[in-house]
Amino acid sequence: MTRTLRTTLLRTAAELDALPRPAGAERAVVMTMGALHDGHATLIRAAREAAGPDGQVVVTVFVNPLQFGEAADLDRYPRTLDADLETAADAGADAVFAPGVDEVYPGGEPQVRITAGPMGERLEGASRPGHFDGMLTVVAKLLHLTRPDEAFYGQKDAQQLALIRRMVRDLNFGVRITGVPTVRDEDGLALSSRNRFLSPPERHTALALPRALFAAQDRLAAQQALHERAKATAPGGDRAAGLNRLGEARAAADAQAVALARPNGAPAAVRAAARTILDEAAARNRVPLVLDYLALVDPADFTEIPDDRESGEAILAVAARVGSTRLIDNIPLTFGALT
Ligand SMILES: Nc1ncnc2c1ncn2[C@@H]1O[C@H](COP(=O)(O)OP(=O)(O)OP(=O)(O)O)[C@@H](O)[C@H]1O
Ligand SMILES: CC(C)(CO)[C@@H](O)C(=O)[O-]
Ligand code: BAL
Repeated sequence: MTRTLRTTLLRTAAELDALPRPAGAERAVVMTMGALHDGHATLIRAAREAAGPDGQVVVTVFVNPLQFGEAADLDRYPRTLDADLETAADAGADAVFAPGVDEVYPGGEPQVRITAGPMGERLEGASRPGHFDGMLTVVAKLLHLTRPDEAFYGQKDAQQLALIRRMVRDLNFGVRITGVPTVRDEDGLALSSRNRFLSPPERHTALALPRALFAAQDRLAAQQALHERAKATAPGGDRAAGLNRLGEARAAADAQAVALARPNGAPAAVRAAARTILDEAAARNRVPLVLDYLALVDPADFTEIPDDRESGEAILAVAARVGSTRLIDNIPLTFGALT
């Protein structure tokens, strides 16, 4: 059966300008580099939901040379426009803007660019110098070209999302930025266009990334539960749980174990839980994992969380090479959630 494509393909800024804006409703934009997967489709569905039936969803597909460091990474980046149009249509996009490089940069590389600032030099910025300046420059251009009311980005690229929020705030872009939680495969691996480069043994190694993040999340939850129990059984503490003597003895032993396990507090324990799994994948796997960074950071500016931090939001972020493929992943964590 032939399927009718409900999505309009726009190749030039002029075609995009000619796209009528929805009357009395909003335009939502999802920016991508193509090779669309279910992570992108989830962003598009979120945009569709937010814009409503009378609103408009525009997906951009553009592999931005400005944000690539290694030429080889740019050259081998997958380009699958026909399939992308179908995925975008199925997820509810009204239009796909897929310009060529000359359309976005008609005068060659732009001389005036956005500078990401200190947050752009940490983690991904340190590993991929210039990446975030290039990313923000094209995001700024695409925001000006598409002029959305709201734009959607994935939390998988957490530092990118934080920088886009920061740029929009610092430079008064007048657009709402919405983050969408990371979509994972059944085995836990975060969906990414670059996953297609992984051989089966490489994929096995890559699974250490989500396993490390979830182990850290479990460690934090266990510590917080023990901390609560220790508080409830402390002399003069909250005894509402009505623990019997055996329970109290166990809680006291647990509390002691926690104190021993976290000489520097919960942040150190969280890092250590993730680190153990990553180190194992580096030492034991047929295809070794080569760790780039593991960092527990403040979501506002991506600075390292100090070891004595007891409460607040954090992001545990990881980047590693598996074979010739570089992967990133992260998980949001809340410290002191139960206290
Ligand atoms: N698994 C995912 N879950 C949620 N959002 C995602 C996921 N993967 C990508 N995105 C988001 O989709 C948008 C476009 O990302 P992009 O086209 O770079 O895809 P990608 O799969 O991250 O590719 P790659 O990792 O190879 O760069 C970004 O906002 C990104 O954060
Ligand atoms: C935001 C973006 C489309 C800019 O090229 C890209 O960095 C991406 O796909 O995440
Ligand atoms: N997904 C973020 C874009 C990049 O890796 O260049």
